[in-house]
Amino acid sequence: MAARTTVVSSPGKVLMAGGYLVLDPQYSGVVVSTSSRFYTVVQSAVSAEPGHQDRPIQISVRSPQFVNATWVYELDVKDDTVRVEQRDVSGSGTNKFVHLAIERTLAYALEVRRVSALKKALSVDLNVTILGDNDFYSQRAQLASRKLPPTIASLSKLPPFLPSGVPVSQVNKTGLGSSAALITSLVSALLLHLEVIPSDSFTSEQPSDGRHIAHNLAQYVHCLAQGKVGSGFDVSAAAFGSQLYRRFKPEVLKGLMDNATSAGSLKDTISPSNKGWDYHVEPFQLPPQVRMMLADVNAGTETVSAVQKVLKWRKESQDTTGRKPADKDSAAKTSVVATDPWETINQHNKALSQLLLNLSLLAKQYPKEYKKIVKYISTIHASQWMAFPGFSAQESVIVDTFEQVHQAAEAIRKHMKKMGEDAGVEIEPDKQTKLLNRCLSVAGVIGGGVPGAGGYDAIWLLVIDPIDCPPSELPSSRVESVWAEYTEMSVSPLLASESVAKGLRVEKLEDIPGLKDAVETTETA
Ligand SMILES: Nc1ncnc2c1ncn2[C@@H]1O[C@H](COP(=O)(O)OP(=O)(O)O)[C@@H](O)[C@H]1O
Ligand SMILES: C[C@@](O)(CCOP(=O)(O)OP(=O)(O)O)CC(=O)O
Repeated sequence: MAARTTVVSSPGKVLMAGGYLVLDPQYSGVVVSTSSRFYTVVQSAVSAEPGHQDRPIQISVRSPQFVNATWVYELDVKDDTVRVEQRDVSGSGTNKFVHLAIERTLAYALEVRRVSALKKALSVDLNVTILGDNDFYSQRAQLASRKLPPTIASLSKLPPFLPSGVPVSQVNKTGLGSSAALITSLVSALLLHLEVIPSDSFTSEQPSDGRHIAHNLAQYVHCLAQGKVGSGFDVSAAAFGSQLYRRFKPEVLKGLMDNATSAGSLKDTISPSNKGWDYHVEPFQLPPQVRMMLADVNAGTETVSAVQKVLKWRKESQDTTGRKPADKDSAAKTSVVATDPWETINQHNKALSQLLLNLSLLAKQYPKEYKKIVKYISTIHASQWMAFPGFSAQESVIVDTFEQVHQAAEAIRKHMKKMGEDAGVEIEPDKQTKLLNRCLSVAGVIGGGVPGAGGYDAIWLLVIDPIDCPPSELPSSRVESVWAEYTEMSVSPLLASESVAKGLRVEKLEDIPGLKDAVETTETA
């Protein structure tokens, strides 16, 4: 008899626009979920081991991409409590993210299911395997050791789920949000496997109650593991896919964050009908024949201190602009900085997302004209797109919309860089400005920027990606050549494009190349 298996994947994220602003529930972030995913495979042991009554039921978690990455937890399920304790910390140490995901998911399960049902589901050991697509971790060393140049073609030649050769604490991350994708897939796979949410929770793209429960629980676990309540856009991307995200107010988690073990409160707090979960997820996706390209520039930035500095600067600049007038001189002060920089950035962020959505509509409405324009502008620098006098009315609207996307993306860069300079944070450092300007000089590049909090970590680009075009003539190929030849920083592409699937997805073990082998292999990285 085969082991009962549940496989759930969730995508990584890129915050294209809305960094810092998205910490405030007033403002949306433009979030693109990536084709690169995290996979959690949960398997029930075929039958209880002989003599298992003499020891507690175990959940063994393995991350075969890492050295010393097996964590074994012993369970003790009582009427109203579940204890999850790591058996031996001497070999692999602890993994707070994994431990909390298991502990809190089982605590939730116990509140939702009868104790007898949960005990039945946990009458045999569970084996859990966690795997992240190569993109989540820097593959520079792997490419170098195989004498492969850092190109997308080289990355696609690497075996899937490549072992990193180091413990998870030492791996170089690429910024796709490994911990959020990991927690969301792990929490969701356990919820499904233990039948806490319906088996079809992730089949419809319309968010079901099950998907909302998985999301809410993953947000909670991620906050606990990180020790803070961030904006949560990364967990939301992992659960729902590309979106315009407005955060929930942190108060919804206050009780649980202050007292994680207060019995009886988990189910009510996590419930989708809890009005405290006031996040907004508006569907979003990139237009057809527009491709997102990502590169890791491998120079790491400290997001936490950047956030603290930007929020301090915002508070101080609000105080001095007189947005909250305190005295009769406030009018004079207001004229010093007439507008709130966050409002200005927000206008451009909103324009960017709306224009991209408009392009999808135009592609549907005028497919022939859209295809023609895409082909045409793919060979021309953005500054020249509007120069051709012979467009039809529909073609003009399409080309004009592409041009406006370019303008909005450039305006966001300008204002974010300025905000960084004012706040003393390297949001778009000069070196990144130079690299982005070089990329934007390539024909067919629409726009680009620094994702999320910015800094030296990474860049994103949107490029025209015409169908029926020889690969060597694609804008993405030209961009890759620029990256390969760039000497001022080491630029390494990621394989990811936008995920077409909307967030959490149930998978078949056999359908994901390399997954079955990675799960079955017993040796570690
Ligand atoms: N493949 C993995 N297996 C197990 N745990 C992982 C894996 N990838 C990441 N993690 C967990 O996530 C933590 C990294 O979280 P964090 O520093 O917030 O990174 P990120 O910005 O990528 O989310 C690691 O220390 C580890 O606990
Ligand atoms: C500043 C932020 O708004 C965005 C940070 O986005 P990143 O993508 O830079 O995040 P990390 O995954 O933590 O590196 C903070 C937030 O929204 O929580």
